[in-house]
Amino acid sequence: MSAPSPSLAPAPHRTPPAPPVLALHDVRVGRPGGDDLVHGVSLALAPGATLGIVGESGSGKTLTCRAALGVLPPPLALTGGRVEIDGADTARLTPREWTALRGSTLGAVFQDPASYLNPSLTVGSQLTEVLRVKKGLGRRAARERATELLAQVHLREPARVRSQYPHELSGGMLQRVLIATALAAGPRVLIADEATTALDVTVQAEILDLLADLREETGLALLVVSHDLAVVAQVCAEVLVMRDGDVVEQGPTAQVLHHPRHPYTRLLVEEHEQYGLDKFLSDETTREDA
Ligand SMILES: Nc1ncnc2c1ncn2[C@@H]1O[C@H](COP(=O)(O)OP(=O)(O)OP(=O)(O)O)[C@@H](O)[C@H]1O
Repeated sequence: MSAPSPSLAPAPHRTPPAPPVLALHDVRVGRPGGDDLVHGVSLALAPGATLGIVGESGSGKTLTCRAALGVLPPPLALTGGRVEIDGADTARLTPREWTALRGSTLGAVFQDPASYLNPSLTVGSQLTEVLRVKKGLGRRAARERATELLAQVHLREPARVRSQYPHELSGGMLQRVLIATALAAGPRVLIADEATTALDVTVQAEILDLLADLREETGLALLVVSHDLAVVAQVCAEVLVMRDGDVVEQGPTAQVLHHPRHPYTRLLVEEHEQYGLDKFLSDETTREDA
């Protein structure tokens, strides 16, 4: 048999896709021995990727995030599938290794930022403490870094904000402080679970813009969870729709919005159509429609 003749055409130049930082493979969550509440979620987030999880209350969005973060509330546990960070199965890590890896890879922000801050300490002292513990910075370096982080989340007069108490800040400002705190350890994935739900519409849009900016500036991957399809559509190139613990649809956001296949997704889209969902699609999400 003769050897195949070598092709004269130059090999196509393709950049291989970046491997995912965070991947969930058929993740199931439940009470061991009981019925599952999340029935198999698979997703992957490469650096700079944006993925949204949308679904009504109780559909399993938060449990999916908690499974990714390794912080399921007992007695709930991973009953199947696996969570991988940089390709490594987190189930094989000791709790200590998992905590260290999570701290340097995953950051998270949730609804109701005020409840995550101590009302009797200034914002700066809380952020500085995180930097001292997680990054091992000295007092002065931590203070400087805290100011930088507050500026990075677009807070005006960051040095002044540092010396303020939580009750002196608005909801939007507090959420920016929480995002700065989540960024303190230098994560590569930020999980935002209903992080803008309690904010009014204008502030919500500003926080979503901030997340998009951070992604662009730092290559942070975003996992944005919301019951509101418009929130996810504004930031995420890909979307996963959940209902009753099942993933009913998953794909590029523009495709899911314009050609929903599952009746439940169609319902979500119709609920928003009167507001013109298209206006929420950023360049990033529209590009996926091509
Ligand atoms: N600690 C828990 N113990 C038992 N069941 C739970 C627990 N947390 C959540 N569940 C149940 O798991 C299901 C999924 O809840 P989950 O919080 O993930 O939903 P969600 O989509 O995030 O909703 P929401 O937007 O209201 O938070 C629900 O039926 C909920 O009642």
